[in-house]
Amino acid sequence: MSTPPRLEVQNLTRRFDGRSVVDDVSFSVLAGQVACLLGPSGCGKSTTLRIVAGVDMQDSGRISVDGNLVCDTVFRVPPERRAIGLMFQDFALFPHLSVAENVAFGLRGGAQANRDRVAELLDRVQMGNHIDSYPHQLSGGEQQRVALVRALAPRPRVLLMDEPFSGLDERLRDGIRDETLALLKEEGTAVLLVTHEPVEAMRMADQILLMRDGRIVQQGAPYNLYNAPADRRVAGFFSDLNILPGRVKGALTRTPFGEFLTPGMKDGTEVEIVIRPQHLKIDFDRNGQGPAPTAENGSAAHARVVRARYLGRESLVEFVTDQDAITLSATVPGAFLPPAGTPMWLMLRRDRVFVFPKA
Ligand SMILES: Nc1ncnc2c1ncn2[C@@H]1O[C@H](COP(=O)(O)OP(=O)(O)OP(=O)(O)O)[C@@H](O)[C@H]1O
Repeated sequence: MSTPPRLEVQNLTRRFDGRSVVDDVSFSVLAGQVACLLGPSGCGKSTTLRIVAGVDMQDSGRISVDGNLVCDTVFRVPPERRAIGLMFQDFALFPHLSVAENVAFGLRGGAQANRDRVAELLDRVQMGNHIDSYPHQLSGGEQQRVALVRALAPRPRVLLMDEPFSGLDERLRDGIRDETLALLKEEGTAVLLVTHEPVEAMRMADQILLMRDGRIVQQGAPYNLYNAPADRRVAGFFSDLNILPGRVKGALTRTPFGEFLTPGMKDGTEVEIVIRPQHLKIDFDRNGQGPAPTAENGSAAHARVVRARYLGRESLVEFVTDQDAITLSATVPGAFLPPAGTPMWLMLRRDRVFVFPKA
């Protein structure tokens, strides 16, 4: 028999005032995996997390840990007996307890074993020399590390994290995220992390659960969501987009960049042909001549520069096409700042184009 997932959530629904803020949500997380509930503010991420933690109750659906029922609408294991650890945004440490006492707080077991566990974890996050410090003597990043090891100390089967890095200085975040991830992987805990930041989810997650209006609209590895988004809004959640509007005729949609296949879509369907700014190619105009069409890039469209801005690592150049006057942005590595009005040719990487019915 195959091992059940560490955390399994089935058909979870939660209504407030008749409105489903969590709507038939199902997913599972394996031991040692990090799953990120990702979505805009108010989409139901925290409510989902609170139900898994046991501090809120669902209207329907069930939650299991290692194949054992933790709660449905009749049966309910109390929060403290779920072997589920919590690390929330304002990871409040107990101000009157030392670092070691904070980390040992949730530990049962023998005094020596507890001391060993506390020391091992604090060493692991380079906080061994702060063992007798008090929270007010620590920086934000140091407090965050103590909060993390406090949550991990009792070896929870599942760790729930709600925007755990949001209070930290931007420059500290990447390092602390990577450190946290390494420790979580070592401990083999299943992690459910809530975030509204796509970059954080891409960096941390084995699996992203993308939520919108209480539902999971797409779940999978970061690579799959980025490269095979379910709809235009999923694609747009991860980066800026260029959109070419069009209408299907004979399974094709005509654009200034030639025709795109739109199989299975009825004549007259309005579509959006979507491409990220980094997948737009630029070529110079040679007396009105542009590059020849290729299978990789299709036909080139003539356009003029509207404005160009230098962003440090790259430049962002905005164009408007001659045909249909479509505004498009391209990112170009380094400094590329052609003056407004410069004629140029644009091409789209055909393998990077998504075609969606108009939302
Ligand atoms: N106790 C409650 N009573 C009524 N409505 C609630 C309650 N808790 C949450 N909601 C509503 O449910 C919706 C989802 O809230 P939730 O906190 O789960 O969203 P979220 O995705 O975590 O957003 P954020 O990132 O802003 O925390 C929101 O519209 C919120 O106002």
